[in-house]
Amino acid sequence: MVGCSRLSLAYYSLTVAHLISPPSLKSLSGSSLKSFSILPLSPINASPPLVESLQGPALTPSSSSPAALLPSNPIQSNPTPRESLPRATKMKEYWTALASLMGAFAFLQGVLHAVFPAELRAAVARLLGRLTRGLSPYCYFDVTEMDGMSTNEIYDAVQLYLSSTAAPASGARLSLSRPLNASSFTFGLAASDRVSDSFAGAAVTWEHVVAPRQGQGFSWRPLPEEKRRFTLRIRRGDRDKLLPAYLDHILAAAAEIRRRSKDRLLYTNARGGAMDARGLPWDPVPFKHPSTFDTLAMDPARKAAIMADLRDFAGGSAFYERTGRAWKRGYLLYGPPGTGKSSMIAAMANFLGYDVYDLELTEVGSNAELRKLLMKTTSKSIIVIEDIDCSVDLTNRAKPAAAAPAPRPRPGIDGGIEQDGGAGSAARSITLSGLLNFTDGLWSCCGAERIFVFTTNHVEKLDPALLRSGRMDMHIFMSYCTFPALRILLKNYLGFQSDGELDGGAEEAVLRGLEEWVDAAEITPADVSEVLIKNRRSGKAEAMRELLDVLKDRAAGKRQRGGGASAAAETGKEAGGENEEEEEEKRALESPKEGKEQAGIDSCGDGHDDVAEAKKEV
Ligand SMILES: Nc1ncnc2c1ncn2[C@@H]1O[C@H](COP(=O)(O)OP(=O)(O)OP(=O)(O)O)[C@@H](O)[C@H]1O
Repeated sequence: MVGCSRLSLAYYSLTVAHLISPPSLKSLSGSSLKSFSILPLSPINASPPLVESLQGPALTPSSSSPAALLPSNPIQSNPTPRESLPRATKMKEYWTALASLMGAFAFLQGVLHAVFPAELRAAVARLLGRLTRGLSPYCYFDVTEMDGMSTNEIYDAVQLYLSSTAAPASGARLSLSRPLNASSFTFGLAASDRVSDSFAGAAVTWEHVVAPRQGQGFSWRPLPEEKRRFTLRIRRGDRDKLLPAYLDHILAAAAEIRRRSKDRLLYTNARGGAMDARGLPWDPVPFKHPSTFDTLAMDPARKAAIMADLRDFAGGSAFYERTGRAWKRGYLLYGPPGTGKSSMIAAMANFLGYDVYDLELTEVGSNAELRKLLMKTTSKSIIVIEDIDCSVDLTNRAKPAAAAPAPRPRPGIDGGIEQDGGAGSAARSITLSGLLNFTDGLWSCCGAERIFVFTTNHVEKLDPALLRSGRMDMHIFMSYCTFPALRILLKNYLGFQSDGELDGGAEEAVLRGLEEWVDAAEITPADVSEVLIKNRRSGKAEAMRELLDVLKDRAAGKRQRGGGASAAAETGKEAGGENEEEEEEKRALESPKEGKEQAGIDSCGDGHDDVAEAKKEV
C-alpha cells in the first residue's frame, strides 16, 4: 500500500512538473514569441486576428505549405544566452527542476519502501542512531512519569526542582496552574521545552517530552492519555562524577521545596483500594487545618514535651541510622471525644510541615492491601488511623477483623479484580497481625521519616501488642479541660492574655471561679470552645461569667449523678449492666488522670507488652 501511494505520488509530482512548465511554454518567451507562436496552435482553428496579432506580418494564403509556415527557428539560429533570460523564466526553471527532483525522490522512496520491509528499515535506523550516539559527546537519561504501573518519584521531583529553581532563571516557557483549593501557583516545564542547569561546575540540559499514548492496551484502570518524560543530557565525561550526586541533590531540593512552599496535603483512601490513572490509591486534598501548638488547649509542660519529641524525631536522621532503628515514631492519642485528638494531629502536621494520610481501615480489604497502601505513602508524613478501636477487631491476632467491610468484588490495588469470599476469604480482611506489621514490620521501613498516629476513645480495648514501644512510642492522654488549657481557649476566643486585663475585683473573682470549678466540671475543650463562641459578642467579662455558670452546672450535675450511682450501688446494685459498662469505660479513661499532675504523657521505652508496665511518665 505504502509503495503504491508513493509511486502514485511520484507520478503526480512528475505530472505537476510537466504542467507547470510544458516545453511549448518554455520556448514561448521574449522576442521569439511572435515568430514561434503558430506552432502549438492549429492554423485551422486559430482565428485570423489572433494569428495576426501574434505573428506580426500577416500570412498570405499562398504560403500555405507547412514548410512555408515554419519560420526560421530563433532558438537554433540565434540561441538566447541563459543570463539574458527574464527573471520569471529562470524561476520557472528552478521550480521545474525542484518538482522533478521531488518526484524522483518520492518515486525512489516508494520503491525502497516496497522492497525493504518496515522491520529492516527500523533496524537500520536503530543502528544509525546507535552509531551517531556512540560518536556524540553526550549521553542521555530518560526519567519517565510512569514506572511500569506506578508513578516515578524522580519524575515528580525533577518537575518540581526544574520549575522552582532552574526554570525561572533560564527564562524557559512554563506551564502555570493552581490546583483546586491550593493557595499557591504551580509552575511546570511546558511540553518540548528545554532548560539548562549546572551542578558541580558541569552543565546539563533537561528536555520535557510529551507524546500521546498510542493505545491504552489492557489495563484495569485508565492510563494517562499522554506519555511524559524528562530527558537529561550530560557530557559523557561528567556522567560518573555527576549522576548519583546530582539526582540526590534534586530529590533533596524537591523535598525541601515541597515542605516549604506547598500546602500540606491530606490524603484519603476513600476509593477503597482502587487506583487512579497515575497508580495511586490515595486521593489528596489541600490540608488547611489551622490548629497549631499555640492554639491547642493543653498544659504547657505536656505540650512542650510533645514538641521536643517531634523536633528530636524530625532532626534525628543520624541518630536513627546510628542506632539501627527505622526512622519512624508512633503516637497514641486517647481520651474522651472533644478533647482535641484531631486538633493535635493537625498541630503536629503544621509543626513539622508533614502531609497527613488519613487511613480509613474499613475501606481496606486485606492485609496485603494495607501493606500496599503503606508503600504508596511518602516520607515526611503522618499516617493516621482515627478511632482505631471502631475500625477493626483488635483483640485476636489470627482472627480476621469483625468490622471489616462485607466482601465485595472490586478493583484491587494492583489494578486486578479482587473477588472476595470463598476459600480465601479469611485473607480478605485485616487482622491484628496485619496491623502490627503495618506499624512495625519490615514493610513499615520502606520509607523514612514517618509518624504513625492512632486515636481512640477506649484505650482499654486495644491489644497491648499494639501499644508497645516501637509501635506506639508515646501515649498521650487528651484530658478534660484543665485551668492552664482553659486559659489558652480564653486567649483564642476572647483575646484574653493576662490577669492584668481584668477590670477590678469582680472579673478577677470570675477567673478564680473558673479555676476552682473547671476540674470538677469535667468539661472538654470542645464544649468550652462552644460556650465561648456563643458569647464572644457579649464581651470578655460576660463570656467568662457565662462559662463559669456552665462549669458550675456541670459540676453540680456530676455530683448528683455520682451520688445517685453510689446510692444505687448501695441498694443492691440496681444499675444494670449497661451502667456498669459505662462506669468501667469511664474508669479506664480516668485512670491516666491519676498521673495528670505529673505529665499525662506515657512514653514506652522498654518494649514490654503489658500496657500498664510499658507506660512510664515522661
Ligand atoms: N485541646 C484543644 N485545643 C483547642 N481546641 C480544641 C481542643 N479540643 C477540642 N477543641 C475544639 O473542639 C473541636 C473538636 O475537637 P477535636 O475534633 O480535635 O476532638 P477529638 O478529640 O478529635 O474528638 P473525637 O474523638 O470526637 O474525634 C475542635 O474543632 C476544636 O475547635
